[in-house]
Amino acid sequence: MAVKEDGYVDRVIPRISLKDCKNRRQEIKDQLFEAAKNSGFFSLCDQESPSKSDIEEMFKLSKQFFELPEETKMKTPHQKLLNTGFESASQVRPSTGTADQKESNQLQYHRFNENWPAKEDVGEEWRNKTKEFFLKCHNLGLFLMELFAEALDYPVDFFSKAHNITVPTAQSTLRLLHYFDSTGKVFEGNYWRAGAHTDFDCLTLLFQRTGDHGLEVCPGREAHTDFGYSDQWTPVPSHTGDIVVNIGDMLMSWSDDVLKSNFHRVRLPTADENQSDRYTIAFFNQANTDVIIQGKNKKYPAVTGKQFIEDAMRRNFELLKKQ
Ligand SMILES: O=C(O)CCC(=O)C(=O)O
Ligand SMILES: [Fe+2]
Repeated sequence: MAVKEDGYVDRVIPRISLKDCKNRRQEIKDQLFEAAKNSGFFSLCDQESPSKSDIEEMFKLSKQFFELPEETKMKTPHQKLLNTGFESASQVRPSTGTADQKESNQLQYHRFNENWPAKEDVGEEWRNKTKEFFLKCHNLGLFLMELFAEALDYPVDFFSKAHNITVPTAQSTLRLLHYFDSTGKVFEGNYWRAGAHTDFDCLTLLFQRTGDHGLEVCPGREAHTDFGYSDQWTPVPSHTGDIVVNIGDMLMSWSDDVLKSNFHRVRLPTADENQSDRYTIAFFNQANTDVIIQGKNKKYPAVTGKQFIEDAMRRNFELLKKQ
């Protein structure tokens, strides 16, 4: 694979249309399975829901939240083990050892009355519309997981039934992300908007805005237990309305490493690029804490959804300690 002068590798990030998805189930399934086995990163377009206007609206709501005073945002602070709440310039990836240049808020459906921004701070409409957007992402995630289950010869609901967002054991998360404006700033050291990492979940849906570049992927990971960074990175295009999908470690393990969870990162823009704010929205489909995760070939020991996430966090933490 040829590395270009700028250090990047040209790879096609498959773009799969979901148009008329009920009548094109087999065709879409084949395309998704190929993309998930080979690169684990692809984008979706023409989906009915969430529609482009739903996505544009969610970006407006997200911006509205991040424009609130710091102390208001901090009313629901991040709780690491629960994967919920607001944090700012605090997530450190083992690949960098420095804090990501971003703020984010992670929301879970069943914590609507517990750890979401309050009505008096964001308004009732913000809360209800964000909740609706959550549901739309969840439903699309279930549809994709059904197709993956069929492609892998599991019962159709094998993965999807493990994602129940309404009960206290739920782990799926909507993450609003805001990468800071870096115009004129000089960073000394290894700083990133988001350092290289894989996602812990089953399936991530990522919404980007046209022109907000910086996301890069590094395919080629063989086992979900490997760190293995390489320098063969490929930029992922950004289009408002499209959905970038990547397989996470949980589904890689659960498919006995057939579907690939790959490293990705978001770099800081250079001085001759657009250095203004970058907004993205990620939806992490993550199996409930009490679900047993093990593929049919039993490549890895059976673990619960809770244990899986804790093990992944511990591996990250141990790697950080070694630095
Ligand atoms: O914002 C992005 O483009 C990527 C975000 C991401 O990878 C994550 O939050 O896990
Ligand atoms: Fe990620």
